[in-house]
Amino acid sequence: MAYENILVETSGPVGLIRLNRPKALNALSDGLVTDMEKALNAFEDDPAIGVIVVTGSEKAFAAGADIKEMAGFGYMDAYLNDFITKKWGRLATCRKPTIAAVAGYALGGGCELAMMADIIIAADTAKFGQPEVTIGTIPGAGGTQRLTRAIGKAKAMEMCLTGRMMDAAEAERSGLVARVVPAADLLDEAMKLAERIAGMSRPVTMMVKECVNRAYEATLAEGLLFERRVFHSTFALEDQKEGMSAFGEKRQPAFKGK
Ligand SMILES: CC(C)(O)CC(=O)SCCNC(=O)CCNC(=O)[C@H](O)C(C)(C)COP(=O)(O)OP(=O)(O)OC[C@H]1O[C@@H](n2cnc3c(N)ncnc32)[C@H](O)[C@@H]1OP(=O)(O)O
Repeated sequence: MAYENILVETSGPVGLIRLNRPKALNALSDGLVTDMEKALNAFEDDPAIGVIVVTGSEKAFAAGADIKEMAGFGYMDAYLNDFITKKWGRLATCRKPTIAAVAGYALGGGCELAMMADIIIAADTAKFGQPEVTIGTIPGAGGTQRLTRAIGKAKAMEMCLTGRMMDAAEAERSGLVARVVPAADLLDEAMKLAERIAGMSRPVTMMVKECVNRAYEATLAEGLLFERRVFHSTFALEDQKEGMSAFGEKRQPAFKGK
């Protein structure tokens, strides 16, 4: 399927979405977000795909929501259309593991989109920020919540109140990104990581993701119980038998995804 605002490809078990509005620094217009939602739905439905990578360009992962598009919105446009949450959240609801490969600007909705992925890998050129306050609004796609959980209140508060950008090194120190790599290697590294995850048992990677995400939502006791129940359920998998047999036989496991 051809899209106007994104490029979509696959490489073995990895689905890749490249945001592609270069003249607007990948500003997240309604068209782009709609395209992304459709591509994510297609990858989620495709049994050949195990991991999804989202990336932008060298200059920008995404410079936020399309300011020109939303500048004239009234309260009712935003409220009645449930502006932001309706389509934007699709990356966060993917059941398959997701990776955001970020180079350049990841601002406002761009930063929020990256934080919806399970893992962020950053190029050394990456710049993260929530500059909404500088244009008279606030983050509306999870910035005040996910950034605070990722880097703590002090830094999140400072960034959201001032619009200050954080460079890649600070983002790594603060726990926002898993790893920083040279810009020229970003996509290769993200794809390698994706392939490594896609080589594991598919249901097990999905279970890991569910359990880690539960840590955000539940008390420790509830989270531990959830983890234990999911752990128990892995003993119903052929992949658990295969993984543990392979360990004993000193060979690589051949997971079947069941
Ligand atoms: C989702 C919510 C609810 O959380 C809300 C948001 O996301 S609000 C948006 C938050 N983002 C921003 O405020 C960043 C806006 N952009 C910038 O500050 C700058 O563009 C920059 C610092 C990222 C880069 O600056 P520079 O290199 O000087 O490039 P520009 O000439 O400014 O930009 C090139 C071109 O792209 C257009 N552009 C950039 N960002 C956006 C955007 N968010 N929406 C719409 N268009 C954007 C910019 O207008 C330029 O276009 P032209 O004027 O050349 O047609």
